[in-house]
Amino acid sequence: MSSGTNMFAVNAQDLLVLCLCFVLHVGYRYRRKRSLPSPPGPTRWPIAGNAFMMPSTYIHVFYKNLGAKLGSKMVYLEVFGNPILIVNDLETARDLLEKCAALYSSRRQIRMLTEVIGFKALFGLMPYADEWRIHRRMLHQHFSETRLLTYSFEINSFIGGLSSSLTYGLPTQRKNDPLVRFAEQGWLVINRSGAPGRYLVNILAPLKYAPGWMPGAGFKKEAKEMRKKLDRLIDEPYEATVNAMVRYTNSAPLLETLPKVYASADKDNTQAIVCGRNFDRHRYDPDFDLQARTIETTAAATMTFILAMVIHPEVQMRAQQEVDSVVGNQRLPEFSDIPHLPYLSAVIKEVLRWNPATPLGVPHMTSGQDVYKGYYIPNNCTVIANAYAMLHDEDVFPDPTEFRPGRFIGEGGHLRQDIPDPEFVATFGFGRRACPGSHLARSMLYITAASILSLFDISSSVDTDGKPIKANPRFAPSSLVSDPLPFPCKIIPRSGKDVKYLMKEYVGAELI
Ligand code: HEM
Repeated sequence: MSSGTNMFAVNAQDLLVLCLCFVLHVGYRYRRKRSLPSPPGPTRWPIAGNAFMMPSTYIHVFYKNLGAKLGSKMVYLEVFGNPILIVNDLETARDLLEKCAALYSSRRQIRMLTEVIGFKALFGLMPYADEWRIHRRMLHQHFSETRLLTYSFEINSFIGGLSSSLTYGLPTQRKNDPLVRFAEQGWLVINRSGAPGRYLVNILAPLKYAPGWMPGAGFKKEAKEMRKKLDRLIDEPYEATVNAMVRYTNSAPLLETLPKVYASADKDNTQAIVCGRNFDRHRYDPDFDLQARTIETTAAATMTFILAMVIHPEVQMRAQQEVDSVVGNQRLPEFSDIPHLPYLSAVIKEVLRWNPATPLGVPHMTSGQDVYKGYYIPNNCTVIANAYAMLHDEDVFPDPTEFRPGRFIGEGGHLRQDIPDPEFVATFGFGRRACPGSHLARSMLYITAASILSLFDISSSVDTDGKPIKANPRFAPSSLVSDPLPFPCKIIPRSGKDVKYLMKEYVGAELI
């Protein structure tokens, strides 16, 4: 009896200490929070915070203007209790996302996608933990600068497909390829499930428990449809790839290296070690993630290049002259030509700056609280590096909405070293989550642009009276990727070039 009382006394003491700790902890957090201000931000409503002021289109422009209005490069917002920090300048982005990477490298989960649809397989959205680290190491090996040369065949076939499609408006074989279709459609589902303001469940967690029949829970039915679509889209190319691996045992695509990696990451997945193929495809599909990214982002940058050439024939002519002087008429551009093409380099930098393919990057999330320049930054805070604002900073890039490659050229025609270079800054993100495909993307962009300039003339379409139709630069209003909206243009093989021969000989594409 007495020992029972003692035990109770001990437990009560423990409980008291625990309560005290909790109160102190909460008190400390609140004290710290109260004593340190949040970064500047607009006035917040109770509960909803800043939810009602968020636009659904051109949100990167809104964030940039909001920062200018508040006179701050950092903007702090809250949406239904979720903290969001917008970073509009390079210095802050580097201080937080690079120098304090251990704290700023996680990702917020899209609840509609991961918890309602049940799709947790996207590498780019994985939390900052061991599983992400293992994949990241593997991606680095696969897409390192030194391995780029081994991709020249794939890049050539990409140029072949693009060029014949551009010239003849024909759907190329790749366009009907189930793998490409899969990546495009899957990306649409993800874009939709994460679109700001589209699904309330992304903001209000308890909604995920709402029964499907409840008014307002229509998103559950949608989620079922989306899941079915994703399952089908994953199964088809997965099976095709596994079959191909079985047939061509010499090939070593990225998929093949995964089972072993999983085995070391996940003890339950031991089946993967044994048969080497039968791994759980719904955990992570690298092919999907990478294809979707490659297609969407690189295509946006390539189309921005073509748009710029339509609007600025003088830039096109100068770049063509440079490419011709280095490459000549008898072959197509190669990787080794790139260092000898400084004007083309300025054009590519301006393409990436003028319309950053992912204007808001992919948001990071803090995995602990922090204090920066006297401001309190909470745990689980979404941190958005606004690449658009950084690359449209009037102090660094005057008249930022103008397409002017000359801004990157200094005295003696050399590339300037004194301004941020969009090939290496902001465009591909920051810190440990920065884009692992940036070397590949830049190389593809260079070779594609040089090849198009070498083979084709790009100009405005003409109306029935033969007058040029002006192409207006307009970009997708509400998507993660800033695609140029359709614009009229004419692309014809250049006179004085044996385009058929060059395409066949160097790209392996048969032009009819
Ligand atoms: C012009 C083309 C591209 C642009 C502008 C671009 C941009 C970006 C950006 C801004 C991020 C987020 C970085 C951050 O969180 O700080 C990212 C992540 C990522 N990109 Fe790219 N990207 C491009 C092409 C590619 C290509 C070709 C691949 C595949 C080979 C790729 C694979 C990825 C992956 C896997 C991630 C997620 C990384 C992680 O979360 O750890 N990207 N990209």
